[in-house]
Amino acid sequence: MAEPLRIALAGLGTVGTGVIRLIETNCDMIAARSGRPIKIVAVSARERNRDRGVDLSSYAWVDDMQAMAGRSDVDVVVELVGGSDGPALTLARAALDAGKGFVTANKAMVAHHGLELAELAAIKAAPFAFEAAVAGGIPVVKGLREGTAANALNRIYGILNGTCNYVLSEMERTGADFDEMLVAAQDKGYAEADPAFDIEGVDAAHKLAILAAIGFGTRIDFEAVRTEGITHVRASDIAQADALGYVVRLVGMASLDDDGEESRLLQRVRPCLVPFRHPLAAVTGPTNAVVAEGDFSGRLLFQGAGAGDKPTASAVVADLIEIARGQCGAPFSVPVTALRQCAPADPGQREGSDYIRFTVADKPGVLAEITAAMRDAGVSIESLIQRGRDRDGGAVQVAMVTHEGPERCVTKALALLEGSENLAAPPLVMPILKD
Ligand SMILES: NC(=O)c1ccc[n+]([C@@H]2O[C@H](COP(=O)([O-])OP(=O)(O)OC[C@H]3O[C@@H](n4cnc5c(N)ncnc54)[C@H](O)[C@@H]3O)[C@@H](O)[C@H]2O)c1
Ligand SMILES: N[C@@H](CCO)C(=O)O
Ligand code: NA
Repeated sequence: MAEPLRIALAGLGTVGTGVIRLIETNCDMIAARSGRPIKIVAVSARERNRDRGVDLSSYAWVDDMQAMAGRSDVDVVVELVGGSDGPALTLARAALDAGKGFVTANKAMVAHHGLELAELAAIKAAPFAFEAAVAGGIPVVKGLREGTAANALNRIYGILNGTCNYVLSEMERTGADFDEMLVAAQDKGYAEADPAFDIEGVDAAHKLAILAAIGFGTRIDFEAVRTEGITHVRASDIAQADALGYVVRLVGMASLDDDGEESRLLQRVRPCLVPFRHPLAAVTGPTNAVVAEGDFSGRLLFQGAGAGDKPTASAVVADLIEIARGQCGAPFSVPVTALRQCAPADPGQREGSDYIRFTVADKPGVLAEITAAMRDAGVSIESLIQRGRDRDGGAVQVAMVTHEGPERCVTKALALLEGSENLAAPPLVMPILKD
């Protein structure tokens, strides 16, 4: 059998220990499929003597993980530390600069610096792969890059954060509050080191920016992702959505709008109402799902575990197998220098229906004020429900669903209501996902 692919592993937390367990458990099968063994030679993390439930005695311990990039006995550096900048980025640059392969699960770093790293990898002819960075164990990077390579895609969207999906679907199942369910998601190891990245939608935005680049052949533009998290979603919104035939999911969506002259890219992450009949409505717990619509393939659904040690390790080792086979090509669907720069699209042009929840003072004239703002902004109301007094000190909750129309009209209506003394809290708008 050929010489082993020798790897150095930086970071021995949830994913790092998962990778060790997977390589040890399936070593013979991996060697047979790769045509050569995959051998861990060196490991590094913050604390050497911590009990991680894996035996590290056959690997060299490296105190300063940056030293991995310079080791002559290492072919590929695997970074499972995290953080968009800092030591992870220093290691990525050093490893690629030294001509070594580089594999990472770090979507924050790829979203911010993926283009720079891909350019460096191309110059050095070094493999660079990040399947685990998007939707954990789901092979969606490979699926879009290779499986849909012959298609023009018009939309890519999905559930990209396991923590948020767990929190929302558990709120739906139990009727419990947001805070309680977030603690449960953290306990299960789904959340990022800083859970604000999950619940504010930033983690999903990182993944969406990467997916859009792969699917559309555009340059990664994380800064242009319009991002809204789930912290304002109440148990009462979920109950209201249920009564109307929807579930609430945090959806990341990217689409290419073409006005005939130029293409513009719309990238958004926000809580949406998903019709019961839509496949994303059945996605519960930490599961992720990505829908890609190709002009020849039609609608494709990729679904599976988006977080957790085993599924994420599965994606990391799949990248290593690709490298061991000598098949790791460019990380995007086109060479990095051929990715197109696309200006952001105007979200106001979106045509659709929205769920809008107001928290208002319980007194005469309030509904008249809201509906007048809708009329003046050109928003047509399909249904409106007022429920009894809410938790907000005597305020009531008014939820409405609008008829399809341009989003800029809803934005204008809310601007007309801004500062109204009748509003006890900022309104929450959630778009209704179209089939
Ligand atoms: N946990 C998941 O389900 C999951 C899924 C997909 C992607 N990821 C990504 O994988 C990466 C790792 O995530 P995790 O959940 O395993 O994290 P973790 O916090 O469990 O582990 C991080 C590891 O890195 C080490 N580390 C951190 N800072 C370091 C430093 N400055 N120097 C040396 N070592 C350092 C820690 O000691 C620890 O061993 C992150 O980029 C994360 O976004 C995680
Ligand atoms: N914190 C992430 C881990 C996987 O990227 C999630 O909840 O989906
Ligand atoms: Na993946």
